[in-house]
Amino acid sequence: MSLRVAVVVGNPRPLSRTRRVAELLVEKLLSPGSYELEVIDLADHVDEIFAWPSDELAGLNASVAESDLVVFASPTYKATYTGLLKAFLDRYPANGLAGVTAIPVHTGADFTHALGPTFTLSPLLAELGAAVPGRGFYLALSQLEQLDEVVEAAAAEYAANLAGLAKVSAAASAARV
Ligand SMILES: Cc1cc2nc3c(=O)[nH]c(=O)nc-3n(C[C@H](O)[C@H](O)[C@H](O)COP(=O)(O)O)c2cc1C
Repeated sequence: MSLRVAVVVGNPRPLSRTRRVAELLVEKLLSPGSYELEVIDLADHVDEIFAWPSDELAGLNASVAESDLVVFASPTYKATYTGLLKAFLDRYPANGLAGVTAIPVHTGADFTHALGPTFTLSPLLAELGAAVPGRGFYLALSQLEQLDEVVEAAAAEYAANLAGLAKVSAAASAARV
């Protein structure tokens, strides 16, 4: 069965470098053909982001919640993720991302806010019930020239973390038979 994967990009500018980084992380982490990818560029949905109710946003929220793996990516704005991404995540009820494995990704001008995805976005994803397999991934714009190597290293780290979790998961499932 194919893995259901989503990339959610919280950049008010469409087709951003942040989006490319998130898509590349998925490409590096998973083997081709093993997954179906949906990319949600929230820049395409700003008109509806504060509309309530909104069938458009409800559909996006549901689709993300039904995914197996989601990369949530944002440029760093004022030391944290964007208000656009927060507005999207605020639309979930408690535990709205239960069952989702979530990877937080920030890009930023330099390394000043490198802990941002780990210290700001990761706790929000955990609060929504998602499982976050390790530290958040941060890419400073100065690393764009080494994008391939940097993202490859991050993907290798997530793959190792996920393999460790899979062992624990198998044992925990066996205990419940
Ligand atoms: C409103 C605003 C606030 C920003 N605040 C920060 C910041 O606090 N720290 C930082 O490293 N970069 C900051 N930046 C720079 C962006 O994070 C950086 O340019 C981003 O990685 C660009 O991503 P993009 O090319 O996908 O738009 C800010 C940019 C904007 C427009």
